[in-house]
Amino acid sequence: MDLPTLDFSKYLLGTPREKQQLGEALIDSFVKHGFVKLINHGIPEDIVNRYQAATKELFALPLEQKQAFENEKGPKPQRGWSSKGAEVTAKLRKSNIPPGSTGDELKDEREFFDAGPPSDTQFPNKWPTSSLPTFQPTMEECYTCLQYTSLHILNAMERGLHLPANSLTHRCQPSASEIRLNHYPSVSITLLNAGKIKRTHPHTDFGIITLLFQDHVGGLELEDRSRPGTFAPVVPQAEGEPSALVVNISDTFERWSNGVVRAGVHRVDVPPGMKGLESGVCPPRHSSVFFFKATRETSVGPLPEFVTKERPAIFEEMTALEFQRRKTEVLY
Ligand SMILES: O=C(O)CCC(=O)C(=O)O
Ligand SMILES: [Fe+2]
Repeated sequence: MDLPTLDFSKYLLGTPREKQQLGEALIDSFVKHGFVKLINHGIPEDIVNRYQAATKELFALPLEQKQAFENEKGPKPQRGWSSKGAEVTAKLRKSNIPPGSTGDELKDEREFFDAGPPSDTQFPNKWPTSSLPTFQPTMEECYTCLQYTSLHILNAMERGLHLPANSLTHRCQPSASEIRLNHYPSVSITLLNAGKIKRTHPHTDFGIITLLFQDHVGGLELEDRSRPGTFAPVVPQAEGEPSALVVNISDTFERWSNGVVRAGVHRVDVPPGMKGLESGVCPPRHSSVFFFKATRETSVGPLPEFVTKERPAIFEEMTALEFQRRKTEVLY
């Protein structure tokens, strides 16, 4: 399976015709795979490098320092650090759970960190202020940049779907997007092959689209829609190559489009070079993610443009915040 790589500068800097072509190619890849890779994505390399470097620095802090900004579990947007096993991603998909099991034994071998909008007073962020004073300003800068790029991508999707300009982006302000940083510690292949513990079990994300930078280790895999239940690697960039932004469709867009553009199912497994080995140790891996979300009070029910007599609404109406609450509740 070949995941398309598109040159996003054709949208950002292109003629009206190039913008239209890029928008259509984007939707084509999303409909076929739920995923796309973008080069020349418009996020300065310096920001990408600092986003990834800050991710590593954060998880290298001693345990007691991370506990000082730990997420409080509950049906609400996550804020701060979550330890290994704090949430059970596997529970997001019924097909992950063996018959007769609650799914509680299906752990993810990762720790992560979440932050929402810089000015969020409803769900305030938790920062490693004393242990890493430069972290908060770096993340806030990355947040602004990633939100801006996400709005451009959604504008390109509007074109690709022949929807009026800003008909989707106006549902994203004020912002409720979230930064998610992941650290996968080194882990034995035997443990991962045994089946219960994975780096991340198969799931879809909750927002509109997800933007992701992975390091050079690799291991992110997307479901191959031509062979459901099988997965293909999203190969990382080689060291020294300019960054590629991985973008996937998430649950909110699947709901808005009434199932026309489905969310990309993905997981994190052993790195591509280690597939098929029976023993050995996977090196640590980091990823720096952005969940681009709808504004909290907007609906995540199907948009009128996607509901017809032949295709009645297949999802119920609810606010984006209620949807997030329901999804987060499942994780604990
Ligand atoms: O680390 C990755 O490549 C994927 C992470 C992921 O799927 C997530 O954080 O939702
Ligand atoms: Fe994900």
